[in-house]
Amino acid sequence: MSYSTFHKASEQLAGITAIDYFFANEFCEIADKNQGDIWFHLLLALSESVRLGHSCLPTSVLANHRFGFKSEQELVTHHGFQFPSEKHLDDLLKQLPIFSDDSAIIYHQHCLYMRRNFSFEQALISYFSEKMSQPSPFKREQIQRVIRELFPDQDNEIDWQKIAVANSVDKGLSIIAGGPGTGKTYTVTKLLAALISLFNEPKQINLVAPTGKAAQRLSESIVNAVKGFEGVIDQKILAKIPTSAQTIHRLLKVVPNQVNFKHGQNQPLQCDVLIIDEVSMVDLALMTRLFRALPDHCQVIMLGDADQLPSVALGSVLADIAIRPHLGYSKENLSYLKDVCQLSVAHTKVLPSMKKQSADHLSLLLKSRRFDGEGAIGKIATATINGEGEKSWQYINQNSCQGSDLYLAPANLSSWLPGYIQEYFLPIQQSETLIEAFQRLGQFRVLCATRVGSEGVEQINEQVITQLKGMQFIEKLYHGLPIMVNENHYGLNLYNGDIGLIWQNEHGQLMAYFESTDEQGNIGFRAVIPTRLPSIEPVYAMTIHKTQGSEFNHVALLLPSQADNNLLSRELIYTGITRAKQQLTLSCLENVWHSGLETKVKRHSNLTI
Ligand SMILES: Nc1ncnc2c1ncn2[C@@H]1O[C@H](COP(=O)(O)OP(=O)(O)OP(=O)(O)O)[C@@H](O)[C@H]1O
Repeated sequence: MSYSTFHKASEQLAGITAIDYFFANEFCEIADKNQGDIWFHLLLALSESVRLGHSCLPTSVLANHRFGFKSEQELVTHHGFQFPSEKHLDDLLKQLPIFSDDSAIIYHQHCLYMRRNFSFEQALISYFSEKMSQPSPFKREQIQRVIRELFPDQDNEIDWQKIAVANSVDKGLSIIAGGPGTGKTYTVTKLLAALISLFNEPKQINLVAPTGKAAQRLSESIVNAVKGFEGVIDQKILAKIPTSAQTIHRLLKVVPNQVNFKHGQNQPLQCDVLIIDEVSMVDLALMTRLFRALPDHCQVIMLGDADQLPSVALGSVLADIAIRPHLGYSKENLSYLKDVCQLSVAHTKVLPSMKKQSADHLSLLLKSRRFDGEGAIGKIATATINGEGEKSWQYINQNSCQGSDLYLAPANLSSWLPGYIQEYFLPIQQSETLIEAFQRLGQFRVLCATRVGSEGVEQINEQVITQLKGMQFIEKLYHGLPIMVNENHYGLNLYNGDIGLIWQNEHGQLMAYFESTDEQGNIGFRAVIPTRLPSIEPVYAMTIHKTQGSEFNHVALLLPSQADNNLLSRELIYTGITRAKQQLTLSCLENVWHSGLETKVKRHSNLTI
């Protein structure tokens, strides 16, 4: 082993933590003495990569790389460790006894894994493959009839929503991916109508999302979509579409103090069709546990935006399986789609096709219904995810106007934040009713990349409270304070990321209220005595990570002032921008914008469909 203490290791290697050092120490004995140094550093790098959310560590990433090297203003602060060639690493790893059944570390397809993550990945690949080989439960003529009923208009342009419904209705597993407002929920509601009219008997359909907020939004969107289809789709079918979504945790049923859920391989769920929304937020372990609990015949439809940030925990399930641009449909699938959608030759030509590789289970929705091609938010979101730094910065500068849909705010927060506090946050506490207060809370949010620092969540929340309540105010809770739950409390059915309001009840007592949706999709409130709450914090500002699955009319996106902040990425900025429905205020320096758009999040994994 190369270093006698963690302190000594951290003097040489930038970015490692004590946990990496102790992990490497624990497993370093496997290697022979001559190769011990390389092995020890491989273990450090593996631990670091898992901390960063990668499922595995490909040796190609480390080969010939100086791991942990850092210099500042041409002065070397950390010398790092030079890894040898890929062949050298491969030879070393092949001779180590790390393939045995009880080994904590695995070497597979030129990648190092921690066993737990390897097992999750392998299990999920096999669940996906089983579902993908499920035969269609319906006859082609039946599907053709239903598609014709649901999509009566013959358009000149290809209708990607129709393709998505036709492509998903006959498959055991399908993924419908698209950016914000591309009609994922609208499409899945039509898909549910198609399935219900195809099934001869009642079926158990479950709707899930990774967070309470995302589940609530899914319920609301399906209720709205169903209302919109009244008079267009048979009322008897519409009445059977479920509108109440729940969290994945709630569906699987949490067992207190255990990592596994009540439902799993031994106690599968009763479920014929499962819709999973906001899949980009679901991590590898949770996705595997969810699939493990599904009965063999269950049809699964996953929805999400693959360009958003990956899950907070390990993996990037959606980005791994929703490859863009589309890899192409197989000949058989193209012929099926042509048949059931009654496509013209011109339409068929537009469909992606591929002789060998096929992504038959994936449908991409490309046209945003929320952001038309001319709107500023849609334009910047597209440019961001394409990494067009210069073009987008020029566009932002030319189109910025205070009060319009796009405003590039000055770096000095005091020149714009107090106005927004007055306009959006003060009225929350002045609201007459709780409903009104929640509506106002949904109008606007400050989104930060970081928690700490002058552009971080903690600082902004403090600034808002000081302006609203005065410098001397020391009460932690007050009437109208928006709060976010920071840890799961299964007994209270509260989850990390849930948002509520502190509100005085009719007896003058301060309570915490959370929105809840009943079986019919109606929104109500449930009250919790503040002393029973798990850890909470004010939520005038929140991190972009935590805001996934939520949207606001107006978002103020606050990026850090340091361009080398390692949280910055185009996925982070894209996720922040697309939380805004109508108005975006951006506070960001030019070099930070460019640096963010140059960095693309890539999580290593071997997950495929
Ligand atoms: N084919 C369509 N015709 C008319 N309106 C549509 C169509 N598709 C979607 N919409 C409308 O566009 C809006 C966005 O659709 P929807 O909520 O389904 O998108 P989404 O992709 O689920 O959005 P989000 O990113 O918020 O999850 C909704 O108001 C919906 O009614």
